[in-house]
Amino acid sequence: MKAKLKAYLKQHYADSRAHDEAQNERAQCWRNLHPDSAALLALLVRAKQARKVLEVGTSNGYSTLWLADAVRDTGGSLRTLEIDKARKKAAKQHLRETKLDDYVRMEVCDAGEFLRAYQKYYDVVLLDADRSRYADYWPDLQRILTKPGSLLAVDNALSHAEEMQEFVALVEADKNFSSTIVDIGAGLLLASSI
Ligand SMILES: C[S@@+](CC[C@H](N)C(=O)[O-])C[C@H]1O[C@@H](n2cnc3c(N)ncnc32)[C@H](O)[C@@H]1O
Repeated sequence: MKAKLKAYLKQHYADSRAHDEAQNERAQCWRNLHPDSAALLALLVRAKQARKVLEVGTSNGYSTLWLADAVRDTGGSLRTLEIDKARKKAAKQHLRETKLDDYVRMEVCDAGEFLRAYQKYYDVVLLDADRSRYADYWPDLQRILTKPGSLLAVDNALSHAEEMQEFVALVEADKNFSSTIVDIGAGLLLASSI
């Protein structure tokens, strides 16, 4: 990663943290992925040479920037889903400022509806949105990640272990996936199709 982008990401994360700490309502927070988790994901995208990457939960685009930089290197592209139009706008601004917007297709939509309708595949999917819906997403994720070696990453596996319990159990019970929870940031569930 170029030093200029590294510095931009550092400032982006610091600004978001300051913003979040000043909010009374959780829904107003940006809730960015931890930098260590974002760095690991970007590394995995590069290691896999993943070309088709999907992010569920754009917020103000912190993880989006990391993933966009990685797909620029692999010759791929990133699609990112966000239910809140204003958040997409904030993320778009960051993508423009870092000249990463050419690598990203942004959509304002409900992730559940998108996943249900999507009939192709992704190499890597990051889930970082509404945890209460993840178990419902699983049948669609199984189909979308059907190619062997496809990777699913889900944030908050440790910070919100109870909320994630049902979803983690579904993934762990699936013989077509190999999974582990990595103690990094808020805890990343990683699952790879076999
Ligand atoms: C934890 S934040 C994502 C943080 C982002 N990945 C980052 O690192 O900057 C979760 C985001 O998911 C969005 N979201 C929640 N439910 C959603 C849904 N059903 N479909 C799409 N986006 C959703 C929220 O509006 C919020 O911006």
